[in-house]
Amino acid sequence: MKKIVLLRHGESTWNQENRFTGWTDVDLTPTGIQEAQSAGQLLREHGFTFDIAYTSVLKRAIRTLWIVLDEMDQMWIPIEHTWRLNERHYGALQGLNKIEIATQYGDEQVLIWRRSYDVRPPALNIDDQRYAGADPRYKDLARNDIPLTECLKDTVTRFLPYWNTTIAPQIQTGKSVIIAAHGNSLRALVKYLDNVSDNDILNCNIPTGIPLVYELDDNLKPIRNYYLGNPAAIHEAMKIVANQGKPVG
Ligand SMILES: O=C(O)[C@@H](CO)OP(=O)(O)O
Repeated sequence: MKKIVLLRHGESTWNQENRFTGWTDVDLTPTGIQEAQSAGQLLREHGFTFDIAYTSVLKRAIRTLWIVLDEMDQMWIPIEHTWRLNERHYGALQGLNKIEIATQYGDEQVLIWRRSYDVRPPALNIDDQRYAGADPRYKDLARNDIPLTECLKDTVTRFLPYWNTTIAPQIQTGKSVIIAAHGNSLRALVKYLDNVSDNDILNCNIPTGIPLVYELDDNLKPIRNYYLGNPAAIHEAMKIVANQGKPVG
């Protein structure tokens, strides 16, 4: 049996401000730092060790991983960064407040933009300053790979080649792997691993900073998965993510 750990970054400044984030490179809040520390402590207490780590090129995931590995005294392991683990690109919604957008367009439309499988949010214009084309971290990408917007299906399409060619072979050779990434890039992986239907993925909300363990058979088919930590707190954390697009009260 093989075990991998998926970890969404701790709370970011734009999670706190309730803004659509996507490829915007915002950092962790003090709460996010604490969440990452707790995740590292939990992993250590449960006896996890890792041979290799994968993360995105966005600092909220990278810093979460550093903090976790620091707590585990495993900062020395190799870390591979890939844009393919970046958050799903939120197009022209990036930077906007989720409640304001819900007030303007309605809860249902926001739920579709946030959680549907194949509906893209409105696209950026190529001359928009939020477009990632001029960012040096993406200089080796083909122009077509730099998104103007993405639905979850697009995120699955750009992530899966990396899973198949890079991460899965490492797991197959017996390496113990942690993937520190984002709410929607991890939903892409969960959808693939568990073969979740396009409809059911709508209800999948991954909380910040809580390790999600997958036990896999030799063909990397999931046997079971579970979050580490207190079940009531985990349930509450998922509800917070689900309700981010809804007006309070
Ligand atoms: O804004 C984002 O990029 C994501 C993750 O923070 O949000 P949501 O949960 O709305 O998909």
